[in-house]
Amino acid sequence: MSQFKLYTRYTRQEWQQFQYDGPEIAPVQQLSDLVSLHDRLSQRDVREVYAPLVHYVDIAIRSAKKFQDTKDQFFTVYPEQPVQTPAVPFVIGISGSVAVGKSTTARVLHQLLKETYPNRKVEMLTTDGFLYPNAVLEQQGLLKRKGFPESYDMVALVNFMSMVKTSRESLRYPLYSHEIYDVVPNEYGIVDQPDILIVEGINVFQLPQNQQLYVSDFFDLSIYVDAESRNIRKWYRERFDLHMDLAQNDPSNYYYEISQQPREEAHEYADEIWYSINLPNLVQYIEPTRSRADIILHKADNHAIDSVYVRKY
Ligand SMILES: Nc1ncnc2c1ncn2[C@@H]1O[C@H](COP(=O)(O)OP(=O)(O)O)[C@@H](O)[C@H]1O
Ligand SMILES: CC(C)(COP(=O)(O)O)[C@@H](O)C(=O)NCCC(=O)O
Repeated sequence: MSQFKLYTRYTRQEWQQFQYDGPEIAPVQQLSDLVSLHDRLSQRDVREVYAPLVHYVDIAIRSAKKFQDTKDQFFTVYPEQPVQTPAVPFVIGISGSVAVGKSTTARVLHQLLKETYPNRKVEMLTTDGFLYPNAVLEQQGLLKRKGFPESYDMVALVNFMSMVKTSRESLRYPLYSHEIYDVVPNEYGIVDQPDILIVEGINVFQLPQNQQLYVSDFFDLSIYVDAESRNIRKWYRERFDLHMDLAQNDPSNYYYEISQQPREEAHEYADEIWYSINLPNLVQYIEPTRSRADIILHKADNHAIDSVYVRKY
């Protein structure tokens, strides 16, 4: 594919040997706790793929800091009044299809960065909370377009990202719950001046029309999680199963009703949503943003990352 000409592709074997002569990566012993949180994530993935990725993030952070210091020196006219731009969060954007594993990737990276650099404050959020609430989507005939660009309040998201970079205060952002399949009323997450912020969402590399700023303008590093759509469909269905297991005895859960049906029917329903909503969204709006990423993590059918693309230019 021609867009891949912009990237150097590393096989997993090549990628795993990259080590940076800097702070130590968290010892494997500690990582095993992390892996048990995400039972099917292989310890090998953490060691072979995420450890070099954490080092790469560290290089990017140090380079950004050096560039800022050099710019400050450049703009200093009176040495007794040195320009000192305040430190701002280093923002990592993660995108990819619904159910490709963005939030799992974000959680693992979050945990590893926290453990490896205990002096850095690392936070993460998902942009799902910036979806319009179901009531609004319904009113506008957009319920079947959930996840498409028009279903997000992109202005609010861009304003929020701008505040992340410019404000010196803690900021709140809206939360989404898969259990109620809606934005959670009156509940918020907090971003409290982190050193590193991971922002994960299907829409974060998109360029909405009629806006002067894009979400990705605020990213210092961007990662796209990629996989063949037939695999993602399978993972979507598996996650659907998990949602149904959780909902089985909970009538307040969005998936309760479908969880009472035979699994075959539920799978048909999941497939219908996949083919009518999430796959078209992937093909039309998400995948075309892939080449904006600095790094593409490609996953094979068992979730293992088999190659890593790093943007050259
Ligand atoms: N590395 C992984 N190993 C095993 N399962 C994974 C991995 N990454 C994601 N999954 C599973 O795949 C499904 C989709 O992942 P999730 O992180 O929820 O995707 P997204 O945030 O992109 O929608 C979930 O059921 C999750 O448990
Ligand atoms: C809320 C979402 C757009 C978020 O994407 P995700 O975090 O799952 O990648 C998605 O989970 C979703 O609900 N899509 C609409 C179609 C569906 O019910 O799957």
